[in-house]
Amino acid sequence: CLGAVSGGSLAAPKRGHVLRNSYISLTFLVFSPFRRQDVLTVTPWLAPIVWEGTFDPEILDSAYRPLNLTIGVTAFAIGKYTRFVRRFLESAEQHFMRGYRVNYYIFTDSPESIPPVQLQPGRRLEAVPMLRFSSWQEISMRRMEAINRHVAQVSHREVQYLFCLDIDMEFHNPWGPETLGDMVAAIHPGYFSVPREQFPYERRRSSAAFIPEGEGDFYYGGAVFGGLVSRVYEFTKTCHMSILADKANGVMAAWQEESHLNRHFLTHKPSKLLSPEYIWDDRKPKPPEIRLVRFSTVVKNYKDRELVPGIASKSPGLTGQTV
Ligand SMILES: CC(=O)N[C@H]1[C@@H](OP(=O)(O)OP(=O)(O)OC[C@H]2O[C@@H](n3ccc(=O)[nH]c3=O)[C@H](O)[C@@H]2O)O[C@H](CO)[C@H](O)[C@@H]1O
Ligand SMILES: [Mn+2]
Repeated sequence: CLGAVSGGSLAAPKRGHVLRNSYISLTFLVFSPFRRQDVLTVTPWLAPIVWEGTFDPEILDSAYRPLNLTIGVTAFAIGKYTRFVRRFLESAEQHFMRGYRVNYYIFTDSPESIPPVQLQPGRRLEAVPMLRFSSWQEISMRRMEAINRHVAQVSHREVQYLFCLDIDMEFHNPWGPETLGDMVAAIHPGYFSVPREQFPYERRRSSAAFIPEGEGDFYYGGAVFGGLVSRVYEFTKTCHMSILADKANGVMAAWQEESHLNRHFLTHKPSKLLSPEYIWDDRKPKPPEIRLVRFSTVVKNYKDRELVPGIASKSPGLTGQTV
């Protein structure tokens, strides 16, 4: 979803408060250089939230390099969205899992239009042919089904971890092994500092993505999720089934598969969260908590999307959001 403008909460306790009250906390602050005091760095279920300054890239590299992992990436380029592929791939070659083996799976209705981007050794690009659905909502939602099928048929043999990303995005800074985890979700840049009553969850009971008022941990973005390939398989299967259940009832969730993703993560907590550094939107003012934008939305013309005649709005289920 498009999201609101961020301010700054997810507030951690003030440093002075910690210092006054506990000698142990003081020792920890002195000897733990990789701590952020201004943001939440762990969820109530003890999953880390990855922010710049919370990890040591060298230590992580020394732990993950010897594993000789291959990391998969899925991204969809249907219709006019093929224009985003070059920038996505070129910036990924600069910043995404540098020094690791990477397989890019670009799902597209026109494999011939995928540009021949120069890849570093150990990195591969595969165009996955795909039908073109008539509306952008359908294109967006059908990603769950397509990823699920592709994992079963191909990628479970080729990669250990898989990230599923929007293509209208660009890498600006390193994205490394700090992002690897069993099931990884990203906090939507529009809602990291917003009270949860304002999260744009699906609020209609008739949808399988329904989340009642007073529930929910974070609002996650649909543009970034990933994890162990087996976990991504299970996750995409459940989301696709939930989308089909809505379809059978003639319902479409407020933010399509993003709503179903949020519903799923309510009962199946992700094991790691990425901060909005990993799913930023350059149209938003950058608050001080965002120290390093790593992956961000390319400004696009929404007219490029496949529109169903008569549906002009980004979000049929909600009001007040712009296209
Ligand atoms: C930042 C973020 O969380 N983005 C989410 C958001 O809007 P977005 O505005 O980011 O959605 P979007 O237009 O980028 O569509 C999602 C993705 O579907 C693909 N695509 C879409 C249309 C098309 O004509 N051709 C095509 O290939 C493409 O890979 C694109 O990146 O809400 C969507 C559902 O409403 C998805 O959950 C997006 O992941
Ligand atoms: Mn997008």
